[in-house]
Amino acid sequence: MEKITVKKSLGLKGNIRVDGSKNSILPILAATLLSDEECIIHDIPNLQDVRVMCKLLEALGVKIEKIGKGSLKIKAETIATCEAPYELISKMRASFLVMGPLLTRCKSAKVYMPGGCAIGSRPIDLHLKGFKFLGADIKSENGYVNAVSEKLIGTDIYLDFPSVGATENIIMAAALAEGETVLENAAEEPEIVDLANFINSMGGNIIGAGTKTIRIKGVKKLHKTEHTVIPDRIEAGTYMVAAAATGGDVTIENVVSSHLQPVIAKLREAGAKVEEIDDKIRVTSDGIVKPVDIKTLPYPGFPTDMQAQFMSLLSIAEGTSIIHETIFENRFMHANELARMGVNVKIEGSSAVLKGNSKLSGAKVKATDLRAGAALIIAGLIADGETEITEVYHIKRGYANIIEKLQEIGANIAYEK
Ligand SMILES: CC(=O)N[C@H]1[C@@H](OP(=O)(O)OP(=O)(O)OC[C@H]2O[C@@H](n3ccc(=O)[nH]c3=O)[C@H](O)[C@@H]2O)O[C@H](CO)[C@@H](O)[C@@H]1O
Ligand SMILES: C=C(OP(=O)(O)O)C(=O)O
Repeated sequence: MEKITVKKSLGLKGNIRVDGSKNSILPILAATLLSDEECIIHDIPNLQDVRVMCKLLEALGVKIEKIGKGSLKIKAETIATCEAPYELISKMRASFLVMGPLLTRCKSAKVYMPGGCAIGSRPIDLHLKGFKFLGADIKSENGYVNAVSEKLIGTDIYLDFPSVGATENIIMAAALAEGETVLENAAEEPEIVDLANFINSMGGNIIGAGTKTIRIKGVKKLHKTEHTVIPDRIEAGTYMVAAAATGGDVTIENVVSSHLQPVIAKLREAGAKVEEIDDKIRVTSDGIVKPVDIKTLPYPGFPTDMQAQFMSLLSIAEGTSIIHETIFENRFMHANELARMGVNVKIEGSSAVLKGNSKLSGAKVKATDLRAGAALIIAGLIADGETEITEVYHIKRGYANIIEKLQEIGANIAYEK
């Protein structure tokens, strides 16, 4: 059985380079459907999710060619089918992001409903509300969402919650619509800005990405482009937490520190020294962790995708920390696994209470989702003995070469098939 084994590895030391952002490349890959011309994209992380999205694009008739390490040439000259198959959509939620581009380019789209996952039910009502406002006729039957529209027409859309995926899907649908769409209460994540920059580099007209109000003026056609994906702030944050938890001295390269302000602030509160040096962040720590309270929020608040990793760190804090999860209703699955390793954690509704001062010991645990897997690796680095993590396919979704990167800075970690 595939597994990752981790042994106690205090004092991680060295440099780690972060790859391009998973949550940027996935919508950007979907956005290549908007043009019949060639898109060259660089710094694409070597991840399972990226492979699934590429397979999905190919199933729709898109030509993809590898043109070097981390670079792809993608051309959606013709779209063979506007139906996104169950087998691929069901593998990854983000594949629903092809709906907006397909609808606007092909006038119709049939995409399998992505359904929930380990962290919550994750409905798509806000995506569909946006498409409806733009003029699409939406029907849900046999597990599929069927959307048809002869012409999408720009309009004002208010999102009840600043959903990242809905913001992205609506931006893409509106990019080729007639007239202007004003999206209010939009998500402000850096990945939204990257997507808007990508579309604008193809001749799109999107302003305000990164703020709550995004204005998308539809254009008739989008042309070829070349784009480099922004660095993955969650991958960076994960290694920063690993450095702090192990009392290490690690410099993370290829980061945009402004994307990481809540993570930097919370690490400093927890007692780590964090230096921002151009496109690098150096984290040093003496291994003494102060208790910290955390509340996950939409960007620029503390990211839910960093919550699990902080749970491992705060388990050894000198006192009680409270983590309040406000984005997903079921994102504490890692708490049970961490408890097997000796973490003193109690879940009370949407909060996790960590007593701190836990004495961690290695155990057999399961990665219940991507960031839960990262949290277990961090816990394994500070636990006595050996930790054995299974269901590692979750980790492969979002961390390229995590074993090699951690080994480079002194971690005793291995992958076994
Ligand atoms: C591929 C990608 O970029 N994934 C990220 C994206 O996921 P994703 O785009 O799925 O996250 P959303 O921002 O859409 O979801 C946030 C909350 O809104 C709810 N919601 C969302 C859409 C909708 O139509 N209706 C609705 O109720 C969700 O159930 C969830 O509770 O943002 C999340 C929140 O930062 C991150 O954790 C994920 O890593
Ligand atoms: C929840 C995540 O991803 P996804 O939205 O792709 O499930 C994540 O990256 O932590």
